[in-house]
Order: sequence, then C-alpha cells, then structure tokens
Amino acid sequence: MASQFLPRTTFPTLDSLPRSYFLGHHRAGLSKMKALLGQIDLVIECRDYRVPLTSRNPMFEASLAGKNRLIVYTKRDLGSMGKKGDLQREEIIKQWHAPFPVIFTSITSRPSIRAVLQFARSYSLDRFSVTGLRMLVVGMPNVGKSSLLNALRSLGVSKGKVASTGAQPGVTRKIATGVKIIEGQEGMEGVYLLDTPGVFVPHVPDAETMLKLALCGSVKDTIIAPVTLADYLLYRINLVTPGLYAEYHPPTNEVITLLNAIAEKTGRLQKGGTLDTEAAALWMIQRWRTGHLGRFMLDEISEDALENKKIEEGAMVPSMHQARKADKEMRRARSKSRRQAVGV
Ligand SMILES: Nc1nc2c(ncn2[C@@H]2O[C@H](COP(=O)(O)OP(=O)(O)OP(=O)(O)O)[C@@H](O)[C@H]2O)c(=O)[nH]1
Repeated sequence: MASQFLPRTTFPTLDSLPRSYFLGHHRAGLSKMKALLGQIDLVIECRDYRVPLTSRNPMFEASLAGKNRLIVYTKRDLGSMGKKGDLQREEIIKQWHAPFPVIFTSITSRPSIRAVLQFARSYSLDRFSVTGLRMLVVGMPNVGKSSLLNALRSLGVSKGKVASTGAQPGVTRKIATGVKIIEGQEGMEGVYLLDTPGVFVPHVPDAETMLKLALCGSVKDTIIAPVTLADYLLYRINLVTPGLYAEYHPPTNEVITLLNAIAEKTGRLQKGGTLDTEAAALWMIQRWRTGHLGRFMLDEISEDALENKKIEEGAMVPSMHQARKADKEMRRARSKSRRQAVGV
C-alpha cells in the first residue's frame, strides 16, 4: 500500500534572504504623495487579497494619516473560491478596517468595479464641490493599482486603458495626472483618480514575509532565486491541496523533483537538453500568480491578526532606521560605481 503523503508543516528559516526592496522611486513617490495630499479628497489604498496583513505598508499609515480612505482588496479572484469560509474571512477583514470602508475587487468582475465607482460617486455627491473630487490610489508594488484605474475608467466613462500595467513590479514610476473615472453632474466637475508608484515596506520582519510578497509579485523575480520561491509555493500548495500539480507529479515535498517533472512535461530544456529547473520554477510561480495552480490566501486571518501585526511593526521601528541607512549606503555605492564607470 502506498504510504500517505505528509506535507511539511514548517518552512526553513532563510536568514540570507533579502529583507528589503525599498527603492529610490518608492521613496520619491512617497514624498510626492505626501506633498500632494492637501489636494486629495480620498485615498484608495490597494492591498493584495492573498496577503491582507503582509501587504499592509506602515509607511502609508504614517504618511497618509488623517485622510479619508477606502481600502480596496485587489485580485480577489486569485484568493477566493467564493465559499462560506472566504466570505467569513472577508467579514473579519472589514471589521479590522472599521470605520474605513472595504471593497473586494477583481478586474474581471464588473460588479466589484462598479461597487468602487458607486462609492466614489456617492462620496463626491456628499461633498458637493464644483471643482470635482480627486482621489489618490496607493499600495505596494504590483498590487493592481493601474489595472484598477483602467477598469474604473473603462466602466465609469467608457474610455480605453491609460495606465501601463505589467506582471513585474515597478511599471508605474511617477505620479500621473488625474484621470477622469466619473463624469461630472449637477454642476460639478467629475471624479479624478491619480495613479502612484507602488511603495514597498522599508524592511520586512522575516524571510517568510519576503517570500509571500515575492510570490504575489511585489518584488522583482530577480531578487529571490526562483527555485527558492517555487519551494515556498510548493510548501504552501501542499498545505492546501497537494493534488493541484497532479498532472506533473504525485504529491512531493521535493521541489527539484517536481520542477524536473514540470520541465520535462512542458519542454523547458537548457542547451544540450538538460532540464531547466529555473525556467520550470518561474513557470510554476507564474501559474500560481494567474490562478492556475490554486487560489488561496497566504496570510492567516483572525479577528486579532491585524492588531498583532501592528504590535509587531511597532517593535520593528529600529529596523526601519536601519533600512533607510542601508538604502542610503546602496545609493552611495551605486553612484560611486557609476562615477567609476565614466572615469570621473
Ligand atoms: N487575476 C488578476 N490579476 C490582476 C488583477 N489586478 C491586476 N492584476 C494583474 O496584476 C499585475 C500588476 O498589475 P498593475 O496594475 O500593473 O499593478 P500596479 O500596482 O500598478 O504595479 P506598480 O507599477 O508596481 O505600481 C498585472 O499583471 C495585472 O494584470 C485582478 O484583479 N485579478
């Protein structure tokens, strides 16, 4: 009789994994957002549905404090099966953010995009202003801000895509001018939305947080080795449904075994015909990111999870100073090597 498969219950602590991805355009974007805040009526903070806790950026809390906010959980289609348990989790998430309203969206779900438009419309009517309403969309890199803007514009004013989107983070580098998403009415200008560059947290508390953010696409795929990321994904899939990759291999905890099987079946070969495990790892990650290898959350949701996360962030303050210092050093080293390259 075949022995029963037992998934790993823990993932190794990877101390050597990078813990920061706070780039120059993140810092610049954040300070421009702060400078713009006086002209903004409402902030739409986007968070990835699959990581409601991990995609919280304390920098936004500090920088955008005092502004009215709508929290939009993007990519719901990648984390929810619409089952009772998913809906119960959504209720808990809504309670976390009270009194701020929360909307769960997917760009493919028109009702969810319409819900954001309806909120914006009634918000603007409540605050009658002849100059219209200006909203700023913020969030971690690759969370889906530009896609949301395009979807709102398409449904709101029937106009085509204006903001570039992409599978890798950092497509939006600058704060754009406002894009109309709702036509004006009753003597008022319309509602405008300003897209902003994604801003990463200055320093993440542990390697697993970094792995979750990388898996969701907030970190460029060159930062963490694809095989490591695929191994973390395998660990998470095995905890949910090991059968998800049945067409490539029976349940296994050995990532290389699975990647070799994937490389073989999908024809990912290096020169000379050897199996390309790295290409197979990237393929596997991409399959999950597009909802073809399971749709599940990576964070544990409970009533007090957000409060616990805030306490954890409070204890991290010295690390943020360290991250800023590390960032400065990185920039100094980069400009020195640039100077050396041009012989100055
Ligand atoms: N399945 C799914 N994919 C989405 C959704 N929203 C966005 N995406 C995808 O997520 C990726 C990132 O989307 P963007 O809109 O470029 O993200 P962004 O937050 O503007 O990214 P930055 O430029 O890093 O700030 C793209 O490949 C989108 O197609 C969604 O609701 N569902």
